[in-house]
Amino acid sequence: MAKSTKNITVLPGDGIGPEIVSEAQKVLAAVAGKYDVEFNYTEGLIGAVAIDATGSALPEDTIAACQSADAVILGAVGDPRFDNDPKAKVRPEQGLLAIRKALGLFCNIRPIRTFDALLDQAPIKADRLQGVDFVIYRELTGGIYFGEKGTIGEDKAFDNCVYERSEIERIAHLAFEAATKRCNKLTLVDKANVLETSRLWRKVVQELSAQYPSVEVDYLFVDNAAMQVILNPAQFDVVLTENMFGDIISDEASIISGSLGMLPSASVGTGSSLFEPIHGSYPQAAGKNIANPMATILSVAMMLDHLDLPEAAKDVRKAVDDALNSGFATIDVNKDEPQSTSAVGDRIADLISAEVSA
Ligand SMILES: NC(=O)c1ccc[n+]([C@@H]2O[C@H](COP(=O)([O-])OP(=O)(O)OC[C@H]3O[C@@H](n4cnc5c(N)ncnc54)[C@H](O)[C@@H]3O)[C@@H](O)[C@H]2O)c1
Ligand SMILES: CC(C)[C@H](C(=O)O)[C@@H](O)C(=O)O
Ligand SMILES: [Mg+2]
Repeated sequence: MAKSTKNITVLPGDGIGPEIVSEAQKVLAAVAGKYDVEFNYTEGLIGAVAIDATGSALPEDTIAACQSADAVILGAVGDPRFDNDPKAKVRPEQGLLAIRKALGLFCNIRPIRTFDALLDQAPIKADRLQGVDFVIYRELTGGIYFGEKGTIGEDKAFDNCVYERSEIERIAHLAFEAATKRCNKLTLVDKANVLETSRLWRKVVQELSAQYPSVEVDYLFVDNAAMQVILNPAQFDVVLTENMFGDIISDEASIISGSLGMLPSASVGTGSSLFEPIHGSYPQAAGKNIANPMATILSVAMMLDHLDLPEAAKDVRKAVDDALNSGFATIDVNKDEPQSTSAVGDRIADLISAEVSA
């Protein structure tokens, strides 16, 4: 049977981005060796590398390559040259926000789970982590990230937070549907005691809940949610929240999994879907072959599900678990016998090809 071809646009980006993305591609090569699929890659520029090469954080040809792809894999963007220059006119992160907007990626899905091999070394007591498995539905193309912003003179600045009903409804439907396929619980995280936008979120979610009678809905203020994520993470099933709260709560939740280097994400919406780790460009590790590639590899597993290759996705997740269980991991999750980024990628690829036993 002829192999089906998936056209993947790859945006390695900055810092550790190229290193972790090439490990994800190594894993995809193992998948292609085992299943009736081949991956055809187009590489694009985004972030600081794009600014250096073209002056823009998201060149037009990158947008076009993403729009025509079956899926997009992104490493990370960001560079200390820009982080430490508050006056910079063009910033790498603008490229990321712009590609999310250009592809209509209004829903960012960030699964939070534990890994058996990492339970004992987490800063949270292992008994609190038993059975933790939830997913954050983060709104990705609205709110304070995309509202009007500016400066007034030298010493005043503003960022407006705006949400429309339609922006809330479309992600809320996806979150409710996810809850019906999971444990039928949805928690809206907001700041409705202070913010008008949060009160709109609460009103819309309350109204929509009538369409999903099996789903139990509860509401948490974000400050309390930040504590509950650490205190009692097993209470969550689907967490629905706006753009900035989702950004913050998900980095916090990485403590549950063991490292920021373990958390994948999928961004979906009206155009091509995009798969990226939730972490950034970790510039301190760039070029050192020490960053954890598992978040990107697990993002690729989400991509395989999206491409209707669920068995391959399962293989990738199992290979990650097997690598962890045999102590084969980078320094963030294995201080005693750390392996390099590329060695971890090799191991996971070999486990998929079944060239090594777990
Ligand atoms: N999606 C993205 O591209 C994205 C996300 C967050 C931050 N950023 C950008 O990245 C740059 C650095 O930001 P930051 O330091 O706040 O966040 P970061 O996520 O890059 O790193 C924070 C810390 O998390 C750990 N970490 C992150 N990724 C890891 C990995 N793969 N393996 C092991 N440990 C890992 C490290 O301890 C690191 O010091 C900034 O320019 C920022 O704007 C980009
Ligand atoms: C780099 C930044 C724009 C981005 C965000 O805040 O969305 C990042 O933190 C993320 O979580 O993907
Ligand atoms: Mg973030």
